[in-house]
Amino acid sequence: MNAKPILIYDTTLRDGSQGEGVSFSLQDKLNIAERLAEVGIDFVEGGYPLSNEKDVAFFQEIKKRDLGKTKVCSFGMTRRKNMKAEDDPGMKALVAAETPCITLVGKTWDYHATEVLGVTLDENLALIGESAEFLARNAEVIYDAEHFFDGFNSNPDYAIQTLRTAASAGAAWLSLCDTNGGTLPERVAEVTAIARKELADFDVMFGIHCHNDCELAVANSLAAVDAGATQVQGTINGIGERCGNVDLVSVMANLGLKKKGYVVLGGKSLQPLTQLSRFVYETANLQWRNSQPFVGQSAFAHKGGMHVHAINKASKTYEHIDPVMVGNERRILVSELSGRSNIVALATRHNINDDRELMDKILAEVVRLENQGYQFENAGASFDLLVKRIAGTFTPHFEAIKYRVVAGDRDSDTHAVFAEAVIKLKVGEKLWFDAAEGHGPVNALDAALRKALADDYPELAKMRLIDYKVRVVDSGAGTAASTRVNIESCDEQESWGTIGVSENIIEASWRALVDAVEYKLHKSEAH
Ligand SMILES: CC(=O)SCCNC(=O)CCNC(=O)[C@H](O)C(C)(C)COP(=O)(O)OP(=O)(O)OC[C@H]1O[C@@H](n2cnc3c(N)ncnc32)[C@H](O)[C@@H]1OP(=O)(O)O
Ligand SMILES: CC(=O)C(=O)O
Repeated sequence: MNAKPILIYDTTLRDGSQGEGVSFSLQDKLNIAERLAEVGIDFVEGGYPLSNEKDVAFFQEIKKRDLGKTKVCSFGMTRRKNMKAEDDPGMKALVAAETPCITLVGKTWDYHATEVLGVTLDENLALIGESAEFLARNAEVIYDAEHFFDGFNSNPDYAIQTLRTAASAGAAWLSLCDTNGGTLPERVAEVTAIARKELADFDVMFGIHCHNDCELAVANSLAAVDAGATQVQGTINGIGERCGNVDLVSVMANLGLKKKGYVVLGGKSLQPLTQLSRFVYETANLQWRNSQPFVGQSAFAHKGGMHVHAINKASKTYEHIDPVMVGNERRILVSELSGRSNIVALATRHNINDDRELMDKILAEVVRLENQGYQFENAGASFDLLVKRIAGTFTPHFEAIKYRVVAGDRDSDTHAVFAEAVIKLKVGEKLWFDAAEGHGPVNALDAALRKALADDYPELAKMRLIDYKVRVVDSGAGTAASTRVNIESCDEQESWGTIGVSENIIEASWRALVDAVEYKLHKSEAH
């Protein structure tokens, strides 16, 4: 039997931008739309042209770009009461957007129509019918039945009547919305099946649009698909109003890789999903959700020693799919919960033999340091240096003799606050003594260290510090709280993480900084 195509309708640029903290620029929207089209998303809802100038400009710009088979949709509500469709500014804005598809949202719930819109139930049907009929002259109309499931619970005959009205007026799609995200999967399946049956005499297709207020949006969308919906509306990473929309990444991965009998993106590879997810987070200036299924950084990260032991022999013992299928990767983490297997998996990447005694020593050192507040999960470079030190293959490029930092000096003329660092170190037989200023103590230390090493190691000019994080940790030792500093550095090829822990924040920073520089120098030597 041929797999049934399920079309993916992305509303990241409209419903996604209704999420708290999300605001896309025009360029962001254009970039995301193009990226969605590259991946093969079937519909991209670009915005609400009645709402703001940016959305109007989006539709003008996107017309000039080739999005292949992806259809762009503009979104708007039914005409205002007491106004003809052709005179309504919202209707006019939708037509002016000149998109191949127009998504029209209308009220399904009798209570909402009378209490909020202040119209009779018949007037609401007229809003829906006249708006859909007017828009269908210009484009393929997707009718979003707002609050469909709540409306059906309140007055099933009326809810079905709203759908019939939209379909009679020429809507090509009826998308059933769980607007408040409060419906359970079995009810979504039941009501979707009833709606399809009731509309069987219309040549119309069904979609589903779920919100995630009960953390059920993926389950609800899949339930609707099983009940006959052939379009799923949602957003990348599930961003959107309140708790968000359904995460289309999970929907696509589940339909494409898990559920039998369905195909998404016309059968194209799902490998771009991880990069797509990260691209949208970055563009929205949001933190990645590490534990996000399929595409999160931790989705295939293994920490427990017993897990890593098994994974090394048979990956499916702790992975439900091969991470490559969605463009993600397996990560092995080291921590106090590690066994030898974690250490072997990571240490042997660097031509270190799987020597039992050595691995046990490394593991014991990791456990000891984690007890002091170290955490190597985000400090792979410090872990690699630790392995080399224990294996006896570490040759330091410099020896730090002492450093001193004066933080918080204020320039009497400009009133700018700055820090000054003085360091003394040995490179080979040469003794260096250097000072530098910075915006803060770590910046000053970094500048002084580079100044002292610049002649001997010009490759450091290509290295940058890109992130600096501080956390107070309660070590297990029962002593005073320690400070953990994580530094992320990069050069033209890659980024790497280092760590330092001390009761003193400057010392913790210095240790992380020294590891960052040593890692870069070892790396340069190896190439
Ligand atoms: C479920 C959803 O996500 S639907 C999409 C929700 N998204 C948004 O609201 C974001 C974009 N919205 C906007 O930019 C603005 O709200 C606008 C431009 C649409 C409207 O702005 P305003 O005219 O200032 O109205 P406001 O937002 O305060 O209220 C909504 C108005 O639309 C009316 N309305 C709401 N839904 C509908 C509908 N389906 N059909 C007709 N009228 C509707 C309301 O009755 C209210 O009109 P009233 O002030 O005459 O009572
Ligand atoms: C249309 C829409 O965004 C909703 O009902 O949630």
